[in-house]
Amino acid sequence: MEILKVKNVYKIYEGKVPFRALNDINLTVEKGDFVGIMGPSGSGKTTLLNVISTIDSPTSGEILLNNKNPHTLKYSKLALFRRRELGFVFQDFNLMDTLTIGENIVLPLTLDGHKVSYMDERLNEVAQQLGIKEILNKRIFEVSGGQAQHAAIARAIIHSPSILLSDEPTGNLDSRSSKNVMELFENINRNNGATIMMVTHDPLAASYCNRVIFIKDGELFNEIHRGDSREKFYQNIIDVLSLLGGENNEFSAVRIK
Ligand SMILES: Nc1ncnc2c1ncn2[C@@H]1O[C@H](COP(=O)(O)OP(=O)(O)OP(=O)(O)O)[C@@H](O)[C@H]1O
Repeated sequence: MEILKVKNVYKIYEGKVPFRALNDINLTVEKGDFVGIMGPSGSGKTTLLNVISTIDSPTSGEILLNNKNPHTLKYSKLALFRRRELGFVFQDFNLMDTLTIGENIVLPLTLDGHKVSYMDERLNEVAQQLGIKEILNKRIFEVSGGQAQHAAIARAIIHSPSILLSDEPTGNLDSRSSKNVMELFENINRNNGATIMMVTHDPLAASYCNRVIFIKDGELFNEIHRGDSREKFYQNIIDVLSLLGGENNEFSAVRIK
């Protein structure tokens, strides 16, 4: 089943010199897919994620989520659509420091006016699965970055969204926490059937995806699929990144000498 369809999408940022950030992007994401988006800095990854998540709108073309185009919805309906159909995980966690971790996690359900008993039940299930039961009463400043990101992922999946969108989820984490977070994504993809789209610079993080789409200068460049071996996939990702090039400091470890 198709969850997401991006059809002939263009994004032009107007300005003194208009800039074409997305140039005829076409892609489809099936239910249960786990897709990585990679590309050099400025290639349009965040722009793509933003037009899919309805934070921004495309200049032309169509985005369909479950066969509906959210960009045609009025503001109030759009807010509801976002809240019910989408889950977000950001680099800087975006958790509220005035709430406990548990209160943060149930926020999407609170906003939808669910019964307290149902919210408690879901919180318990999700916290159990993510191994964060012992931090539910803590606040953000009392937990590690890795734990905060686990809480952010719990919040993003508690309402079982159609698609989980994530921009650099491991960007602020050390390598061990990054690995834990990617194993968690892999786990919710495989065991809960969650559909995930993730932008990342990190080839190791990307190697947990089922496929990786590369973009360059706002255009699709290549797409590769994970086979049986994550290690092999990691190597393939690095090979494509070296073909892509990028800025001098970017992908420095993986450039062809
Ligand atoms: N609001 C804006 N107005 C004008 N240009 C913009 C705007 N937002 C992004 N751009 C430009 O569009 C291009 C794509 O930006 P985008 O943030 O999507 O790239 P990215 O691949 O996510 O980069 P990074 O990896 O550095 O985050 C860049 O050249 C950027 O300067």
